[in-house]
Amino acid sequence: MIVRDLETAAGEGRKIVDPGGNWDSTRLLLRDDNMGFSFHITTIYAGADFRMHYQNHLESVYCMSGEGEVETLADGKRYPIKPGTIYILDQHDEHMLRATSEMKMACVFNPPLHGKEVHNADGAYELTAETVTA
Ligand SMILES: CC(=O)NCC[C@H](N)C(=O)O
Repeated sequence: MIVRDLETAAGEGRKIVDPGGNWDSTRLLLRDDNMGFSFHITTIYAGADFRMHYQNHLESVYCMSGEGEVETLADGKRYPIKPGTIYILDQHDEHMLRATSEMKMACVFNPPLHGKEVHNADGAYELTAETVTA
């Protein structure tokens, strides 16, 4: 069994800060744990408004606190986010994420991240990214 806690993990280099200034994410479970998915606790900063497009990953995002919205760009639909909302990017959906207040999210990625990924110009994570320095 593996047991970790958020504060210790963040202090051990698992916390990645978005160079774009929209979020940080502590990656509690990663590819080298061999679970087939990764699990992250992500903070979306208040006022964030940014595009993502995970062409190489599936992601589910559960809101624990804060409020905002997610918009799917293919159809312009906007979905409010509040504590208890989950959005599931089952179509590799290109989307905008907006935070009206700071949001704490629990995120699962398949395939799992290596740990150091940050978004490329397309809003995706590269499959082969090992180390990206901020
Ligand atoms: C909700 C979302 O995708 N935020 C970007 C960060 C991501 N959750 C991550 O942990 O890398």
